[in-house]
Amino acid sequence: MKVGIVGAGMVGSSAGYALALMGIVSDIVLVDRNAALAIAQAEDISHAVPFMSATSVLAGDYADLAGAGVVILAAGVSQKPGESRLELLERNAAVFREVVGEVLRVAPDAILLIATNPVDIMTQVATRLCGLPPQRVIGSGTILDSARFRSLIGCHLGISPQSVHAYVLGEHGDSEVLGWSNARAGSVSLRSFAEQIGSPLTDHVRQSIDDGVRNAAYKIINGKGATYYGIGAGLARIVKAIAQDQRDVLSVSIVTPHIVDVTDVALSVPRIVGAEGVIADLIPELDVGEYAALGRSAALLKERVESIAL
Ligand SMILES: NC(=O)C1=CN([C@@H]2O[C@H](COP(=O)(O)OP(=O)(O)OC[C@H]3O[C@@H](n4cnc5c(N)ncnc54)[C@H](O)[C@@H]3O)[C@@H](O)[C@H]2O)C=CC1
Ligand SMILES: CC(=O)C(=O)O
Repeated sequence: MKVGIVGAGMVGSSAGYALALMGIVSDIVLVDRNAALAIAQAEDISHAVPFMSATSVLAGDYADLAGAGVVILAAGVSQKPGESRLELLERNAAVFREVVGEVLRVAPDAILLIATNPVDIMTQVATRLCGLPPQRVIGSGTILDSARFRSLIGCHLGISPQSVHAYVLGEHGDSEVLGWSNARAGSVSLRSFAEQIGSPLTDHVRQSIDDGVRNAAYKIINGKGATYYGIGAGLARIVKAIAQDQRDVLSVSIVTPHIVDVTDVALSVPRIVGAEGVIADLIPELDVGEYAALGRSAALLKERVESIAL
């Protein structure tokens, strides 16, 4: 499969790097309005390829995306220290007005994979602009937040994050909802496992994990200006599910007809992802507080998306 990446900055190049190391696609094409940057990133990534795979990594223009199975959209501005994801909306919607049509013109059959923030609203903007079915316009959503959640829980319990089954729901942003009530360690409920090993999930532990997940991006951006390795791997993971028709359960964002009391809003819940994009949703059972918080997150996103004229 050929994968296009529009936006060859930190996020786009990290996704390209992760994909090249994984060796799961045949071709990667990097496109950026800064052509010299795309050329330099492609050349640098291609020098990692001989160690790990045989993926072709090139820079190109939109015409070179023809035949792509997936096109990742990572173009646009990113947060400065202290800035929220939602504050990027107007500027990145303008970028998408330019980019989405160009991609569709040459790669009408591609699945669009959105990374640009605020990713849920950008997913809904892209869906409106391209007219593809929502199942084929997928935002990375909370895949990164769920990875952060699993990682911190795994650390607390002393187990691999891959053995932690836990999802962050709703917005990829400040209103996100950590799904504590249905999280599991292996096949055991998190609460039960934590008590069995003598490391209970006290309010203090939960608060510290919540802060570590919800505020990870702010902390990393304060320290090094941007986040990119985590999302790069997350995007590659979604591409793998599509390229290999894996039918993995991943928390990703698509326009969802109905969630709590809100209609037609893009946000994340666990969904089955395969060759056709999103195949089905797996709405988890939530406790009363989580359900109400998911409703608030959905309402906030809906209000913001309605403020954007296309
Ligand atoms: N979904 C997620 O979990 C995450 C999303 N992000 C978001 O990803 C986006 C990219 O972040 P970075 O790569 O760090 O930024 P960056 O500034 O390093 O790269 C953005 C690239 O987009 C290009 N670009 C801008 N307008 C363009 C256009 N009209 N056509 C083609 N290329 C264009 C720029 O030339 C630049 O190379 C941001 O919106 C950021 O907030 C960042 C981290 C995680
Ligand atoms: C920047 C961003 O969205 C993140 O790292 O979560």
